[in-house]
Amino acid sequence: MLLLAAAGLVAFVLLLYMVSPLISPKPLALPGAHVVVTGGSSGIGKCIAIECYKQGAFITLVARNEDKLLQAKKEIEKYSINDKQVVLCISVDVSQDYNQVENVIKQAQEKLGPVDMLVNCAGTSKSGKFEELEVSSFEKLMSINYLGSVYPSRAVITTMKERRVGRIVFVSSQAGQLGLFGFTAYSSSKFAIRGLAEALQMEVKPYNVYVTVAYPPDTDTPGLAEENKTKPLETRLISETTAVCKPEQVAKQIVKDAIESRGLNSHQAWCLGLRTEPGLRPCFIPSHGLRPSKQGNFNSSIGSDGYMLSSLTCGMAPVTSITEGLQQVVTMGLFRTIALFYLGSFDNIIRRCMVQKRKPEVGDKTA
Ligand SMILES: NC(=O)C1=CN([C@@H]2O[C@H](COP(=O)(O)OP(=O)(O)OC[C@H]3O[C@@H](n4cnc5c(N)ncnc54)[C@H](OP(=O)(O)O)[C@@H]3O)[C@@H](O)[C@H]2O)C=CC1
Ligand SMILES: CCCCCCCCCCCCCCCC(=O)[C@@H](N)CO
Repeated sequence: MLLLAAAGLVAFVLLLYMVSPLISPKPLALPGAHVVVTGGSSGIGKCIAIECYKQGAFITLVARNEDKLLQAKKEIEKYSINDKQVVLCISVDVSQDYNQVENVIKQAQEKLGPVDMLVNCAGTSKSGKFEELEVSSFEKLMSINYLGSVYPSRAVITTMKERRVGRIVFVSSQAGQLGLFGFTAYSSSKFAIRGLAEALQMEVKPYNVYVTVAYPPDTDTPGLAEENKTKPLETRLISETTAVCKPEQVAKQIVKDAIESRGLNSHQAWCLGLRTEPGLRPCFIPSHGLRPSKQGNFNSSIGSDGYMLSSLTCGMAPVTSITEGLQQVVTMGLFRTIALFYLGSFDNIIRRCMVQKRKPEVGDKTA
């Protein structure tokens, strides 16, 4: 009986894969949408703004430094696809005063209309051993990375719920899926984002508002260059497990996951005898079965390690499509096995670094 069920499951998974995407799915339309990107003046945030602008969106960039904002605005405007598009710059610290954040969001809504998508990308990092990090670093990372995502989201959510339209994207990190040497302050601030996102998604889903959490690996940005200045050797060696990504590539994936689900495509749906509408993809919604859905993905990851990490750490995260759910069920044991080897290799790196550092001391004593 069990064997039969397993064989059935495998056959079903194979079926889903075999009916390959012959007709590519149409993503939700960004043209004319108002997209607010915090941290939009640099790195991943700037690339997300460019990606949305290229697809016809109106952009509000939020960051502190005005020169960097203006510089980014000029760069983004090069990609306009029509002469109505606007890039608005707002200088504010997203982590300090909620009322201030709410006011600037109001200003942006007055100029460019209600926010259709908010991307919380403002963030910073600081690595170092637990006892060597300043206590203030813990406060700073928590306030920028966590509260800096709470405030803008809190400022847009009511209108999104009223309009029954909206996407909120949170940018966590692979270091928000596993705790790593040197990231006691950073990892915890990025884990916090996931808790926020899961709880919020459960609240706003009935209002047709969808949440996406992105977990990028090391990405080549000014932020990473800054972080590398103080990175402990152990953290650097462990991080090298995954390749450094280009911010353009990371941004593309995040925008794609935020607007378009990885549910069944129209060909797969046709094979199962389901009707589809343009831009709507049938997704498995546990309480409703298979039905058309235009939601994005809750999870956004990049590369094979990103995929494995997300599958392995899915926990009680909402599931977006039947394919995603089945993949998680089937791969969990295998990925945990692979993870055990990674964990062993991380312990080895840390032990080797410790031995290396001890060597001169031993020499001193014998001399
Ligand atoms: N690069 C990487 O390797 C990875 C990055 N991430 C995350 O992605 C996000 C972007 O990273 P990255 O592109 O590297 O960062 P950058 O340092 O290149 O850019 C950070 C952006 O956030 C803005 N910002 C920082 N603090 C505040 C604040 N208090 N209020 C408003 N804006 C602020 C900055 O502008 P200004 O300073 O002018 O305010 C800038 O626009 C971060 O959340 C980061 O943790 C996740 C995984 C990997
Ligand atoms: C099946 C299990 C697979 C396990 C793969 C594990 C890979 C771990 C590598 C972690 C790299 C951490 C990147 C953090 C990037 C970041 O957020 C900062 N650079 C921000 O500046």
